[in-house]
Amino acid sequence: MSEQRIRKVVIAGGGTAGWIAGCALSHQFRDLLDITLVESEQIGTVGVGESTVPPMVAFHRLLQIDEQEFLRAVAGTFKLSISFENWRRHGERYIHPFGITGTSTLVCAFHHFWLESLRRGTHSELGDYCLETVASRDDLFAKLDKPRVNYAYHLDAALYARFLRRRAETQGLKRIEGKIREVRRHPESGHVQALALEGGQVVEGDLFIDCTGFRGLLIEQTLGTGYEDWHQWLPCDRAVAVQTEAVGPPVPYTRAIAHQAGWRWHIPLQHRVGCGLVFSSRHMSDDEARAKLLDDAGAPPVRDPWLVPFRSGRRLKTWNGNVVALGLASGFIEPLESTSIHLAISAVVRLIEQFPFDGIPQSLVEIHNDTSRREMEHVRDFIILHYHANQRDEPMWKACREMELPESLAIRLGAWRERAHAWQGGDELFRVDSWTHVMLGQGLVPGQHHPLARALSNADLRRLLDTLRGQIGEAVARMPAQQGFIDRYCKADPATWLNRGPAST
Ligand SMILES: Cc1cc2nc3c(=O)[nH]c(=O)nc-3n(C[C@H](O)[C@H](O)[C@H](O)COP(=O)(O)OP(=O)(O)OC[C@H]3O[C@@H](n4cnc5c(N)ncnc54)[C@H](O)[C@@H]3O)c2cc1C
Repeated sequence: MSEQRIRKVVIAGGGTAGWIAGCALSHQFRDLLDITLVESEQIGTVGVGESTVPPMVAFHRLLQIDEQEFLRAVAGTFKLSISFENWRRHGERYIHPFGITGTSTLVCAFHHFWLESLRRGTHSELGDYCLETVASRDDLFAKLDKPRVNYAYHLDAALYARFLRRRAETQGLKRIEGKIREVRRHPESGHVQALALEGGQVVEGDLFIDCTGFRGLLIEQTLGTGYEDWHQWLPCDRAVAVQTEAVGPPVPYTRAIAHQAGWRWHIPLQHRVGCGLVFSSRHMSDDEARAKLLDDAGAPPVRDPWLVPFRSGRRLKTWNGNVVALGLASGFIEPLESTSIHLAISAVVRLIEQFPFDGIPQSLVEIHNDTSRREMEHVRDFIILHYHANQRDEPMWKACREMELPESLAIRLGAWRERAHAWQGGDELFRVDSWTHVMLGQGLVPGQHHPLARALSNADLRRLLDTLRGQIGEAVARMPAQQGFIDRYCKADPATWLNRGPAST
C-alpha cells in the first residue's frame, strides 16, 4: 500500500472524459480535494462521441444537473434506441431499444412467452412489446413515468465539455491551459509526481487521472502499462467524421447503417447531425471512406470531414501506481452501441465510491482493474455479436462470420441457439432485452425456448400479449413527435452553438 495521503488530484486532459471526472470529483468532494485539470487547446479533443446510453441520466442526477438546462446547453435530443440498418443483410432493419420488453417472471424472461406465441401461429415482432421500439418507429418522444420511458441523450460533444467545465470551475476546480511537455516520476516508487508544462509551470499531485485520449500520456507513454489488442474480432480501425445540416426533425434514435466495409453513424442534434463512417482500412481506403460518407450523409456538411484512426482494445491496467486512466486513455472498443462515455462515467463512479484518501491499497487497484476488464470484455462481446452474426456477401463481413469468437461470447450464443437463454451479470451494462433484440435482429433464431411457457393456455397467452400491446398503444398515443417535445421542454437558443463563450449553468 502506498501510504501517501491523497489530497491533490491532477486531471491531464480536458475532453469529455477529463471534464466528466473534473465535474464529478469537484461536485462530490468539494473542499476535501484540491483538483486541477490541464488541457491544451492546441492539441484539441477527438471531437466525436455524441451518442450515449441511459445510465447517463442517473449520473447527471447524482451531480444535480438539471436536465432541461443541460439539454439546452448541449443542443441535445433524446435517444430511445439504435436503429440497425443493413446489418444482417441489405434492406433489413431492426431496433435495439433501451426499454423493458414485455413482462418477465422471476424465473422466465418475456421472450420465451413471445417465442411460444410464434410457435402457436401468432405473428408479431418482439419489439411490438417494447414501448421504446414502438415510439421509435414513429419518431415519438415524451417523458412518461407510467409506463416509464427509458432513454439516453444525443449531445454536442464540444458543448458538453464546455457545460461540464463551467460547473466544475464553479465547484472549485482549477483549470490550466497548457501543453504537458514532461511527466516527472518519483525515482524510487516510480509514481508520477508532477506534470511539467511547455511554459515552464510544474503541476504537482498525489493522484493523476490520465484523460489524454488515445495517446495515454501518463498510463502508456510514461508508465508503459501495455494494451490488449482486439483487432482479431473487431475489424474496423478508422473513422471519418463530419457534421451536417439537419434537413429534417431529429429522430429519437441513433442510426447505425452497415456498409460493405463497416458502418455509418447518424446522430441528430437540435442544430445539426453528427455523421461518421467507421471502416476497416484493410477493406476501404481513407479517400473512399471520405467520399462515401459525403455521398451517403444526405445533407450539406457544416465543417470539413476529419479522420480518426483507432485501435480496438483495452489498457492492461486502467489503474497503475497513482495513475488512473479514463476515457480513450483506458482503451476503446468501437463506437457501435455508444459505450465509451458510459465506461468513463462508470470508472469515475467507482473511483469516487472507493476514493483512497489515506493511501492507495493494492487490493483497491486490483479490484478496480478487474472490474474495468470485465466491463470492457462484456461490451466487446456484445459488439462482436453485431459483426459476427451476418449474412452479407462482402469479404469483411464473410471474415467476421467465420472468425473464432472469444469463449465468453461463444458460450452466450450457444445458450441462445440451444435454449433461447440470455442473461445479465451483476455489473454488466447490457440487459437480457438488449441481447435478445440484437440476437434476433442479427438473425440468430433459437432452436427451442423455456418449456414453462407452454403451460400457459391459449387464452392466457393471448390476454398477456394483448394487454401489453394495449398499454403500449395507450402510452404511445400520449407521445408527441420528438421535435414537438423538444420545442416545449428544452429548445436551445441558437446563441448556444453560434457563440463560443462558456455554456451557461
Ligand atoms: C470514431 C469514434 C466515435 C465515437 N462515438 C462515440 C459515441 O457515440 N458515444 C460514446 O460514448 N463514445 C464515443 N466515442 C468515444 C468518445 O469520443 C470518447 O470516449 C470521449 O470523447 C472521451 O474522449 P477523451 O476525453 O478520453 O479524449 P480526447 O477527446 O482525445 O481528449 C484528450 C484531452 O487530452 C488533452 N491532451 C492530450 N495530450 C496533452 C498534452 N500533452 N498536454 C495537455 N493536454 C493534452 C487534449 O487537449 C484533450 O483535452 C467515439 C470515439 C471514436 C473514435
